[in-house]
Amino acid sequence: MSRVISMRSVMAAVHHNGGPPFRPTWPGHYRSGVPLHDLEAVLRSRRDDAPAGSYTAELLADPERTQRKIMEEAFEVCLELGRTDRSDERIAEEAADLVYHLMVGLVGADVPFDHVLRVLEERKR
Ligand SMILES: N=c1c2ncn([C@@H]3O[C@H](COP(=O)(O)OP(=O)(O)OP(=O)(O)O)[C@@H](O)[C@H]3O)c2ncn1[C@@H]1O[C@H](COP(=O)(O)O)[C@@H](O)[C@H]1O
Repeated sequence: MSRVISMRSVMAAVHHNGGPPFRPTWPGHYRSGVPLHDLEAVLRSRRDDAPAGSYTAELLADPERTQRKIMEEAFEVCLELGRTDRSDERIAEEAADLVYHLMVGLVGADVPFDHVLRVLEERKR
């Protein structure tokens, strides 16, 4: 079986309705076509190269600032979730900020995103 996952199979998994859930079955299965892995690769390169003007590199140079940003963004997501006039758009924007800052925190601690996915996988029931 090919170890390369096609875009079609990713889309089929994303849009799947009913039937068995999408279950990756081999290490690295998550890699292909998954935007968070692409983001992780960019963040790791910002960590390694520390180019001038990179917000990520600034955060990675200051772990406490990264931790504060994760908490701040989590708080902002909760504020949006708790509004009576909830907006999908605002929730998605705040959630994206949270995910980005969490990914920066993971890269700073050198915890691969695959490790997080493995923990979630093990919790499936
Ligand atoms: N996904 C993101 C992303 N999401 C949010 N942000 C930044 O996160 C910040 C959000 O925090 P705030 O709204 O609180 O803004 P702020 O007041 O400027 O932040 P602080 O001064 O409080 O830290 C903004 O500066 C956004 O630009 C991001 N910055 C970068 N990325 C990704 O990271 C990659 C590398 O970015 P650089 O490191 O900047 O090259 C980019 O290509 C993107 O893919």
